[in-house]
Amino acid sequence: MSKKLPVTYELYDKDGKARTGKITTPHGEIETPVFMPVGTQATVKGMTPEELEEMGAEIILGNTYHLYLRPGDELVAKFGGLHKFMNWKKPILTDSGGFQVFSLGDLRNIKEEGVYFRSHLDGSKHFISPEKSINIQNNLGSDIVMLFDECPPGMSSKEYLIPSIERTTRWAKRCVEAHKRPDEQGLFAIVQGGIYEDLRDKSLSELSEMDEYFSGYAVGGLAVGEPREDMYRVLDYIVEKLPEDKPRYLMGVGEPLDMLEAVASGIDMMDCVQPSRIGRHGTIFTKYGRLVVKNASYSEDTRPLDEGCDCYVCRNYTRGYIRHLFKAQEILGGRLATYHNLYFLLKLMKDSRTAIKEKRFNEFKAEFEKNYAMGKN
Ligand SMILES: CNc1nc2c(CCNCc3ccccc3)c3nc(N)[nH]c(=O)c3cc2[nH]1
Ligand SMILES: [Zn+2]
Repeated sequence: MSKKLPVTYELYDKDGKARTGKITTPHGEIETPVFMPVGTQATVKGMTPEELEEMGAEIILGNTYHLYLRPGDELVAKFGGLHKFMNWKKPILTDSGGFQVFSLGDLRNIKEEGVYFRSHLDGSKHFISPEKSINIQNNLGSDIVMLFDECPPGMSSKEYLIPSIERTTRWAKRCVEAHKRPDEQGLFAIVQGGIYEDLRDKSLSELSEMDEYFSGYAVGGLAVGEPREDMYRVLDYIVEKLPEDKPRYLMGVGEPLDMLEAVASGIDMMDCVQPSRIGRHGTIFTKYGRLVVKNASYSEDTRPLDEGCDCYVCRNYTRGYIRHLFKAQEILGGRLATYHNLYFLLKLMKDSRTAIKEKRFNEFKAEFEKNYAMGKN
């Protein structure tokens, strides 16, 4: 009899491969498909938990690598875990830190036992292993814990990928062994394999040996420099092979068009730093494509950022005012842009759920792509 997992999935409707459903976690339920705002250092930059709830965010991401380095996972545990520390009462997913070590830290080297690296903060030497990553995530108390994996660069060769996949599978076994709170924190596997279907099969079949321990499956190793069409091809191949009764998470994808492709292939969860990162620099998602609000052409523009948006920002402020805030380097500028960008992606997922329920997702996706490509702002 397999143990009851702390994170479960219920399928609602299907429209082709696209699907809607509900994820149940110890900190509440999540309607899918869902976009997950990223909160790297125990905050979704510039947003309060109340604003995140108001805009419709259901789950946010935390980061093992960053929180281990600062303020320290043991310290966060002393505050009762990440939920209490940052006053976020809904679900939290934490990434395992491997990806951030490769992309942020000054990578020393990857060994069987784990990864030696230098902190991007002060250059101090550190070591993170599967056991260490799980231990940190147990201290943070997230609802969803990611396996410690290696995410190879997008165009890695098969010669590099095959041993990497096999090590990541050995690391997965060590993560399962090290997990101290399997009935409170759900473990998600991460499928690797680059842009090769046969290697995706290899990774999935090795991880499936441990299926009873996994509450969900992530597709890793994408959105790391490979051509867009390769990402779509691999997604369309592997997603439908993941268990139908568990959540499917595509890591690191948050461009509107890519999100709709992912939903079309059967993905339930996505995350991306982009909306807040580009928002803080004045790039705005709109129905008709991206808009750079600092451009002089918007100085007397009395329209909202996005005429098709009903968010708090678009109901109360104009392009001209937000442009002024950026030009004056006022903090409120980045905050309003971030709020709108996050809302835009959350609403895109909400509208996708409705379209799938009404069996018109393909038409919805085509309509969005047509408008987004117009670039008229
Ligand atoms: C942008 N493209 C991309 N991102 C990827 C990530 C990180 C996902 N974002 C997590 C995060 C959490 C908190 C704060 C910031 C980020 C991956 N993570 C893991 N563990 N494995 C991957 O293969 C992998 C592949 C990715 N591709
Ligand atoms: Zn808006």
